[in-house]
Amino acid sequence: MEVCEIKMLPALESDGATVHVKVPGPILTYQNIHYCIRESRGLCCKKAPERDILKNVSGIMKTGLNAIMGATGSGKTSLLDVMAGRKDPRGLRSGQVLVDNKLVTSDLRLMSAYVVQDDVLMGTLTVRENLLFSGNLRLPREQFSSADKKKKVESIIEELGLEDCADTKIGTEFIRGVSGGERKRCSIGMELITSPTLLFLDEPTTGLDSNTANSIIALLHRLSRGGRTIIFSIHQPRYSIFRLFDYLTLMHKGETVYAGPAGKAIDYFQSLGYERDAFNNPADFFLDITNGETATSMPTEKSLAELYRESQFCTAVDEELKCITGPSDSLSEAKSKAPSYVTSFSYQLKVVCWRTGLNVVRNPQTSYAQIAMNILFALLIGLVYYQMPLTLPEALQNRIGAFFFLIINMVFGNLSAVELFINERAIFVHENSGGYYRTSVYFLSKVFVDLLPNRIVPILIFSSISYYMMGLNPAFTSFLCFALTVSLVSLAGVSLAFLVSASVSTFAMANILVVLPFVFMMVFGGFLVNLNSMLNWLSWLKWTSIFKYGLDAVTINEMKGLVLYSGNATLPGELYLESQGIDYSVWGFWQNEVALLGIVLVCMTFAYIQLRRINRWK
Ligand SMILES: Nc1ncnc2c1ncn2[C@@H]1O[C@H](COP(=O)(O)OP(=O)(O)OP(=O)(O)O)[C@@H](O)[C@H]1O
Repeated sequence: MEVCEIKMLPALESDGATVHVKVPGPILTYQNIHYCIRESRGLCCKKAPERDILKNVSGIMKTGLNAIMGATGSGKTSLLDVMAGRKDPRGLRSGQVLVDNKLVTSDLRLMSAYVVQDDVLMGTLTVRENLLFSGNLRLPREQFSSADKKKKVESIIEELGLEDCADTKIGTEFIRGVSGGERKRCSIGMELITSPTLLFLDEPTTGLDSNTANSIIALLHRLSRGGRTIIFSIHQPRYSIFRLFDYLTLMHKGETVYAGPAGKAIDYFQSLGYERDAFNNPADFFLDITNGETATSMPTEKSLAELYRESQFCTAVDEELKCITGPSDSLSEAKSKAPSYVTSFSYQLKVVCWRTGLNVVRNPQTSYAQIAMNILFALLIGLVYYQMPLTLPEALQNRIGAFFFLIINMVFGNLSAVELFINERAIFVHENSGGYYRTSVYFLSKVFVDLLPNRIVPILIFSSISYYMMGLNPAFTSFLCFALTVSLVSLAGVSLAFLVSASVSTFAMANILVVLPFVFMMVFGGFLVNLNSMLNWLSWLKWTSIFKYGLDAVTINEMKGLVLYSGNATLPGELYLESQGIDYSVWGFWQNEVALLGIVLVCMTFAYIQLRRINRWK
């Protein structure tokens, strides 16, 4: 193919208007993009046919504001995602995306940024802390000292007009935070930290009132004048927003029906015979045309997409695209998307642990509620089983009942842990695929800063209150063994819940998936049914039961060496253990702890694998 140079001109120069930029931003071109999806129709149905989402679309995005508009379902977001390399490459049947005439590689990706539609910010952190988090992880430490990063954050706060809310928390469902517009500006700031020259935004004004939407687009307009190519999808902008657009791509059913200077779009459609009411908003006018709600005075058999292909605008795009050569193996290149990191593993771990810690401390419903619930439950169990006697039959019945009761609480008390990851799923996917940190860093910070302290500290408080209230074996080592066992039981429950939360994306599904194994384990725990009397082919299930290991360990810890009284007769606790087939040797006790630790490690390993397997494509 003949090679000729692409004109590095700002978008409107050919239009007579001038975009005053000293250094133009990158030029993004996409050629013959054909994208399909295959919708799943359930397990029993045959393979669903493919549906075309983008039908051989081509275009050029230049310095300035490049808006993609169209009715809902027209393919705006899909086009944006294909350009940004965020759409699953398996659906790409043909076409390539080039930036400044080069294939999009990980280096090129570093100069671009993507602002997702639903703001993915840590709600418990302030605007400044969120921006600093992004800066710490995405600016190379060799080039930026801590002071430089702080300076950069301050300049972004100033550039985006966030000074007044810089120290306000973003907000969660429990904390009232910044406004929608400030949230959106903070999301944009998170991406601007790397000074990207190519910025993608998915519907940046959705959910905002018209004045806030106006200020966001005015901000993007200002940023584009600093030499940036800004590409975004947008729904029905008002006129004052529309007139800031430099370049417009109008989509309809996966095809382009107009691509050219935004200022010329009205004239183009009027030249096709569509009459515009003087007070009609241009965006509404275009949508009325594509939806067939405005009739043309020049009826034709041709579709809007065909008319566009015959227009001078399409010819101009084709002419420019002819000058572009790109390697033919763009598809395979696109598939090998490997995020690159600018900071080391240990530094990422430090920064992510800092954020996780702040989030835990500022999230009272997780940390304080856990402690309060455990104190309350310890008092309850302590009062119900207060200073258990050594006389039979209460001595035995109460002890075994108390142990079963507390093990149930330790396991089911962790049902809330399914929220652990589901709540942060969108943030993790965005940050991990955006090159903030490695999956292992997120996983380790979650385990060591959130999961372990949040479960261990309340359990230690629980054990100290309930153990002595119940009047169990007063030896301190026995107390330690008891605390260790209930901690491990709790951790095993929480790891299973974490595994489930890393595997599914909805609470409803997670709740079902976590309750089922818990109930099964409870049945095979040894309290509700005598495990020795069970059918052989079923009895192996007891080896998977957190309840069995927990119950056996606390029972051995208490009954070994205990003397019970029945009238004048005495009964050693070991006799009860033998009758239940519980091995009360030293190893017999510790094998339960080892098994619980094994369950924790296996669940954690699978949870990590699931985190790595999460689909990052849109
Ligand atoms: N991953 C996917 N799985 C299933 N369908 C998809 C997928 N991606 C896109 N689609 C379908 O492709 C069509 C275009 O979707 P897209 O999100 O690009 O439209 P849109 O113009 O951005 O719409 P909206 O304004 O409503 O967001 C829709 O019918 C959508 O359901």
